[in-house]
Amino acid sequence: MTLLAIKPEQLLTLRKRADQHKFDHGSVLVLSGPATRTGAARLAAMAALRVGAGVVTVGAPQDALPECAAQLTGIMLREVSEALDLSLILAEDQRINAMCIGPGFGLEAANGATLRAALATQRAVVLDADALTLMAQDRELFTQLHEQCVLTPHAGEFRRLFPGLGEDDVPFDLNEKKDATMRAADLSGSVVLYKGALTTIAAPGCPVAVMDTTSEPKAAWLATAGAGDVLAGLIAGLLARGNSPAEAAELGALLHALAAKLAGPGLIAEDLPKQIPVLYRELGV
Ligand SMILES: NC(=O)C1=CN([C@@H]2O[C@H](COP(=O)(O)OP(=O)(O)OC[C@H]3O[C@@H](n4cnc5c(N)ncnc54)[C@H](OP(=O)(O)O)[C@@H]3O)[C@@H](O)[C@H]2O)[C@@H](O)CC1
Ligand SMILES: Nc1ncnc2c1ncn2[C@@H]1O[C@H](COP(=O)(O)OP(=O)(O)O)[C@@H](O)[C@H]1O
Repeated sequence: MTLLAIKPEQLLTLRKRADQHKFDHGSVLVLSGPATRTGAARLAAMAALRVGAGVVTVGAPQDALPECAAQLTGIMLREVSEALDLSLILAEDQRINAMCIGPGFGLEAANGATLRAALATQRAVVLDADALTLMAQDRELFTQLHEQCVLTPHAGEFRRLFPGLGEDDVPFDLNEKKDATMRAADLSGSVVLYKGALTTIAAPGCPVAVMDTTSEPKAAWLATAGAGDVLAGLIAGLLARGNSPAEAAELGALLHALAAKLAGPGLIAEDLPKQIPVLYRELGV
């Protein structure tokens, strides 16, 4: 088993040097769902910014723009109401080097088309929540996955997306979870991060890494709405900062768990991005 630990070279990639400007740290686009369902995307966007992406933009449908504008300050906002809007933004702004799609995104057919447009660019993208469910419903979309994608399913999403591989039988032990994650990575051609107290991460053809959060201090307070949206944003931010999909998934899972351990009991999702500066100070970033 590979137990994740922060490596000195990973610490170095988290630093910002005096000779760098914001675009040297990458640009993330997080897609939001409609009005009243923007919270998950905003959590992901905040996490991407806190982990150090230089620029973060939320792309939201027209009806959600006022709600997002009222809530966002350091994060920018663009209208993405349909696939064409996304294609135009990505064609016009080549600096966007990572996306996050799925948190609060919605399951409407038009969202499938937007997801297809994102995948067609071959740019790095974290696919979570509704993006995973959309792919489970439309297998043609699943075939568009590529090696720059990071899939972050919880157990329910994993079961939907990889029928027959997930936790159908109880107990489902760590070896079974590792094997399922490896097979899912091979099937999808993408990095798969299978969430849980024991999180397993695999890239196609590579050994599985395990993020074990069960040692003291435990991270069980991560079982709270929106914690996964924050993880997706952290990974998107790390992708934008130049990490490979596997590196971004491993480092994101580690920072997420360490931030939860620092916050301790009473943790809610909003607290996680705020813990990143505290964590960075402790780690000597
Ligand atoms: N702040 C916000 O705005 C937030 C918005 N959010 C947004 O809500 C949308 C729906 O996302 P979702 O994950 O809540 O629902 P869904 O896709 O139906 O899957 C849930 C079903 O799967 C199953 N299940 C099995 N194992 C499981 C496990 N370990 N963890 C969790 N579930 C597990 C279980 O079914 P069971 O196994 O009990 O039959 C369960 O009923 C999505 O857009 C998301 O981004 C949330 O992120 C919260 C914060
Ligand atoms: N008991 C637990 N111990 C440690 N981590 C947990 C526990 N339960 C959930 N998590 C973590 O919290 C996050 C929850 O993500 P997810 O289920 O997608 O929630 P949401 O969709 O509400 O954001 C994942 O990173 C998962 O690994």
